Amino acid sequence: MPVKITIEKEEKYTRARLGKLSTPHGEVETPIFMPVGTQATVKTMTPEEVYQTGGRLILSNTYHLYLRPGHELVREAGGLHKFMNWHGPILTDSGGFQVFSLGPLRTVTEDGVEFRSHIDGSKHFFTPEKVMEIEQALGADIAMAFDECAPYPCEKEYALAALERTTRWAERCKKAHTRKDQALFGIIQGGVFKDLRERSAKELIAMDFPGYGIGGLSVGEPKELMYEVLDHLIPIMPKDKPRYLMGVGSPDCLIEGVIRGVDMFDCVLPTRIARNGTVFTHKGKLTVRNAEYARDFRPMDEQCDCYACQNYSRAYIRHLIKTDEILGIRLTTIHNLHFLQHLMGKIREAIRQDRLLEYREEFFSHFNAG
Ligand SMILES: CNc1nc2c(CC[C@H]3O[C@H](OC)[C@H](OC)[C@@H](OC)[C@@H]3OC)c3nc(N)[nH]c(=O)c3cc2[nH]1
Repeated sequence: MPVKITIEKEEKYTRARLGKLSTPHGEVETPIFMPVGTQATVKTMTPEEVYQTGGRLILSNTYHLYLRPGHELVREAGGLHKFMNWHGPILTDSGGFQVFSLGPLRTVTEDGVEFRSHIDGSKHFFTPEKVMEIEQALGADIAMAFDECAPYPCEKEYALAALERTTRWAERCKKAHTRKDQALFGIIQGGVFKDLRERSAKELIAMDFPGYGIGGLSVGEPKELMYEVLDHLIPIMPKDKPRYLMGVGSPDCLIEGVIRGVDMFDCVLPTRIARNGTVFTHKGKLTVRNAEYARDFRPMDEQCDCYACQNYSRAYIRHLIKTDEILGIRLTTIHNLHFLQHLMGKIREAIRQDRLLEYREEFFSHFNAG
């Protein structure tokens, strides 16, 4: 069993749980936020800096790495860990989301998805078997199954068809996945329809995957609707398997997701908004590139002990970003990753003390999620 979660404690008043996720590249604490390293790098960060901010398990992207530099090249390099010099656990998404979010550039059939590369328009065909070949060549510790992520909103019939195809493709992924030092996670679909979510969960749980992605959320639906789906879905998921809410999220969604029993999260948000000069602070978001900070010599967040906040002012970071100096987005990225990892540390501490609901109140008393 290459990947296994051990639940250390269930929070008294919520579905939150404290766990340890063991993988071939080490053990990590859950609940966990996983920084996204789409093209085998967490943008602008060295692996040491990702680790320094508290990153322990990072993501990479099958679709992108298949197109460039190619999964065979990564295999020849000795696999992703060696190639990118990250020696902790890695998870790769199957590309299901990418090829479905390519819109008109793709054609879906029962066998797989034909799509055109967003780089040069060349034609490609992803089948469950092909995706398993790619993910096994990349060599992450956790590989996600090839699924069909239904858009939001969509007709119930569409969500049903996507769920049924996802289940059939999950069977094919399981058959094609032979790498023993890599865990294959199934991905639950079903859109925002409770009965479809139940059906997808039951069918995939019957296949006994070592862990489950909760897909098809954070695709534009209202946050309250996402929480409702989780309230219905989590109780029917096995307690001894990790639950990974894909593509989530912002600080408020991380807290609400943990309260509902989610163990693993990933989101491009912290690194993406950092490159636009926006950072999380304990009061909410702050766009440090704005003119109002030109002479503001305070740190981005006065309560933050990250490298950026300990050594640089808003005025300086604004200057760097305005002049396209690369150090600027490196500092905002360091801060945002540190902010989310620090938040996850406070959440894990609150679970230990059975005071997660109090922590939520404290956090939102000063954080404006707007
Ligand atoms: C934002 N809301 C969001 N993201 C969903 C991702 C992709 C996560 C993916 O999102 C970026 O790809 C686009 C990241 O690359 C930029 C990937 O990091 C490697 C990341 O892989 C886990 C989903 N992936 C699959 N396979 N199935 C899903 O149903 C799904 C749902 C998501 N909702």
